[in-house]
Amino acid sequence: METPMRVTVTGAAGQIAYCFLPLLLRGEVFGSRQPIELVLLDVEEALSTLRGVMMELEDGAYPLLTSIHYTNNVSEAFVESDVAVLLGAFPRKLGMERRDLLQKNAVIFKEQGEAINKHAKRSVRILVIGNPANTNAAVLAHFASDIDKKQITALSRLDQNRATSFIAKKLKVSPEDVKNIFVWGNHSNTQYPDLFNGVTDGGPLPDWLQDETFLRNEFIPTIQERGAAVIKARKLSSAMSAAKAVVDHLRDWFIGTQDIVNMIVCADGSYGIKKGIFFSFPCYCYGNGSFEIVPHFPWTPFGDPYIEKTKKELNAEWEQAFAALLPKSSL
Ligand SMILES: NC(=O)c1ccc[n+]([C@@H]2O[C@H](COP(=O)([O-])OP(=O)(O)OC[C@H]3O[C@@H](n4cnc5c(N)ncnc54)[C@H](O)[C@@H]3O)[C@@H](O)[C@H]2O)c1
Ligand SMILES: O=C(O)CC[C@H](O)C(=O)O
Repeated sequence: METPMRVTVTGAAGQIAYCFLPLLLRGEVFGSRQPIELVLLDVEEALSTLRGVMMELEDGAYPLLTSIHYTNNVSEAFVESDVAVLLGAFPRKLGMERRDLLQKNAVIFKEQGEAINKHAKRSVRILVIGNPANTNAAVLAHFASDIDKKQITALSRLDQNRATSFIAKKLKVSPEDVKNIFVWGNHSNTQYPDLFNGVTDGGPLPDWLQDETFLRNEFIPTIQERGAAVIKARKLSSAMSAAKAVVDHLRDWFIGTQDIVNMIVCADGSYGIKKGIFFSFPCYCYGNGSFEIVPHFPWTPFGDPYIEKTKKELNAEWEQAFAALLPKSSL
């Protein structure tokens, strides 16, 4: 057996955590030989639920679980973390403006960024899931200033999985036979699901899938609005599919993959996206928590207005989130 890996999960009393933790402890992320020291963080009001989650994890008798600790203390939660899975976020409440949501969460991710900076291992790898995920990751990256930005990612794999599955269903093939469908930009309804680089059976997708009416009226809005459609149907936001996407993201980032996968990462200036903005890009994952933005997928003129819109939204989110945190002169 390997040395245990210390994994901190925030929002651990919530519904994604409830789906994700059993998958993690079954070895689906880091493999069946990787023991795990689990640290669960949630807010004070959720501590009783968290204790229940801990009891259930103990009762699962998972051989990979070497220890488990739960807390509502942010500093304590990140001590010596190897991996931080950040699910906890302030939910949007009735009557709340998006700006309020951004600013509430900015405060949470500032605090967590500072705690990670102070207490986590220097090699820590961080995955932000809590919404608004891109901007939360940007805030965290700013305040975890000693941690390399390439160690911080956010989740857009759910969007890629949704888009891939949608096309596979149209083609009546397995999702594993459809590659290179990407979702660019924000994890919001301005995201740009793009199938122009898609392949199946080693060749391009059939022309009928590239028909503009189909793209504008069916493919793009279905993927952009899928999260809202799940909420409408379930009266709760997606959790099972989100947990599966968290597993896919972390496994590919740590173990590596031949596929090109979507991750929200800090823009390095490529594709004309402003440095520092967290944007969903297609990435190569080489294993051990290393990745590279794939540089060579041209956007078609069809995609340009979509990219502009999601870029604009992310720039505005960045300004709104940081307005509450930084002096005006540094924005
Ligand atoms: N990026 C994606 O693809 C994606 C997909 C689905 C859901 N999400 C987001 O993931 C987040 C979690 O979803 P969920 O369904 O598990 O939500 P949930 O409401 O069931 O659980 C969230 C948990 O976070 C906790 N929390 C709130 N503030 C916290 C803080 N400051 N520190 C620690 N914990 C805190 C809450 O108490 C709650 O237990 C939400 O923000 C949701 O919108 C993102
Ligand atoms: O709040 C939403 O509209 C989306 C929730 C979640 O991020 C998802 O993609 O399922």
